[in-house]
Formats: sequence, structure tokens, C-alpha cells
Amino acid sequence: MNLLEFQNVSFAYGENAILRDVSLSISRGQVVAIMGGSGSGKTTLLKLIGGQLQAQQGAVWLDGENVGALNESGLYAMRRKLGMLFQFGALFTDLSVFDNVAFPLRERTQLPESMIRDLVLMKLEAVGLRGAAQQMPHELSGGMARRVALARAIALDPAVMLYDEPFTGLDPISLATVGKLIRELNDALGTASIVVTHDVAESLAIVDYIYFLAEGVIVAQGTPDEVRASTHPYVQQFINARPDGPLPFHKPAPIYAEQLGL
Ligand SMILES: Nc1ncnc2c1ncn2[C@@H]1O[C@H](COP(=O)(O)OP(=O)(O)OP(=O)(O)O)[C@@H](O)[C@H]1O
Repeated sequence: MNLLEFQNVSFAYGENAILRDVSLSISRGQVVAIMGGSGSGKTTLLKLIGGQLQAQQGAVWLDGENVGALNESGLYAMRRKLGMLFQFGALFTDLSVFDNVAFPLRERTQLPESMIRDLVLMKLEAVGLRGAAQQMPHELSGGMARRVALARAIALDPAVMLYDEPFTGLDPISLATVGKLIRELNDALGTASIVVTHDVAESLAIVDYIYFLAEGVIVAQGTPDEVRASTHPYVQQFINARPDGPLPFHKPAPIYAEQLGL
């Protein structure tokens, strides 16, 4: 069964169409990357999954529920099934590493403190940072902070993990560590993961499938091997990191000379 499915989803801000007839699916155990240029609609796609936005057409299904049809209490319950790690997914600076990871457990469950302790230590062990439990966020490196945020995101054993640019700002070793953790945690927890990223090399190493989004449409998709072998111009532009190509460097604008009054 698909844990997450977009069925012909269209979304617009007013007149401005952002996603057009997007269909994709992710089953349990899969890690899928969504790649696309700036403004292609990646964050909008994540907000549709979280129910912060609603599709005007089509449906988003998460673990058998139509997200767009949920009322407020339904959304609150549904979000418990989602783990999110955002680029600057800030830790609470005045809480220790331990208390950061304990936060969602204390907030969303009635578990006794002894059980919360065991769960927090288990999640920290999973990201290799049990030894940092008593440290404060400012004492951590950027890579360690990202791993603590990851431990916090999986605290409630989500069915689906969403990662928004999880590699941004990390040194190469931390980047590889976070990539490896995304894959390992997905497999160990039996979740489905969506990774929104620009980082082609790192993603191809860890994901099962890639969707390329351009101007709100899925223009190409495939497994890492298919993507590497693809001659599709969008895919080529991404893989070779070319600044210009089917994804233009210039946002459409009036004719320059006319705008300058020449
Ligand atoms: N609240 C909003 N109101 C109107 N337009 C918006 C709003 N939020 C985003 N947009 C527009 O929607 C388009 C898609 O934005 P989105 O944030 O989904 O892109 P993205 O692919 O995540 O880009 P990036 O990689 O730069 O974060 C952009 O053109 C943006 O200007």
C-alpha cells in the first residue's frame, strides 16, 4: 500500500498556478527525492502533505486518509504520523539535547517519565548521539544539531518523514552522515521518506526514486540508475549543475531595453 499518494493534484495561489496535475506515490520503506529549481513548487508540495495548504484539484492521501478532507482535529491527529526535518529545523536553544528530543513525547503522549527517558535514549542512540544527551544546542556542531533534530523528528515513530533540504550548510562528512542516517532510519523504522533537495550526488546515493519538478509539473522521474543514464535536458541540467538550460537562469521579465527606456 502507498503511504503517501498525490492524485492529479493542482494548487494555485490566486491566479498563480504552482502545481499542475501532479501525481506521485511512495510506499512503505521507500526513500524518494523531489528535485527542482527554486520556485518549482517543492515547499508547496510539502505543505500540501502537512495540510497547511489544500489542493484545489485532486487529492493527497497519507496513510489512507485524504489530507484535504480532514477537519482541524483530524489534521492534528494526522500530523502525529508525520516527522519533519527542515533545513533550519531549529532546536529549542534553552533546552538540553535530551529535553529537545523528549519535547514531542511530553507534548503528545501521556507516557511516564521513565519510559520517555528510555525512548529519548533510544532515539539519540539511533543518531549516534546518546553521549550528547546533557549538552546544550550551542555546544553542538551544525552536523550534530541536525542529527539531534532528526532524533526529535522520529521521536513519535512517524509513518512518513519529510526532509526539506536536509543537507544544506553541512560539511561533506556531516552531509554523508545525515544521508546515511536518513536511509538507515527509514529502513529500521519502516517509514516512507520524502527528501526535497538540490543535492544530486548525495540523493542518488541514498534514494530509491527521484521526481524532477519544473514549473509545477513532474517533467522526469526514475531510479538513480535511470536518472544517471537519462538524456532528458532537465535531468542533465541538474546532474551537471548547469546554471542555464531548460530551467532558465533568468526569470521571465519585460524586454530589458524597453524597461530601461532605450
Ligand atoms: N504565500 C504565497 N503566496 C503567493 N505565492 C507564493 C506563496 N508562497 C510561495 N509562492 C510562490 O509559489 C511558487 C513556488 O514556491 P515554493 O516555495 O513551493 O517553491 P520551492 O520549489 O520550494 O522553491 P525554493 O527551492 O526556492 O524554496 C514561487 O513562485 C513562490 O513565489
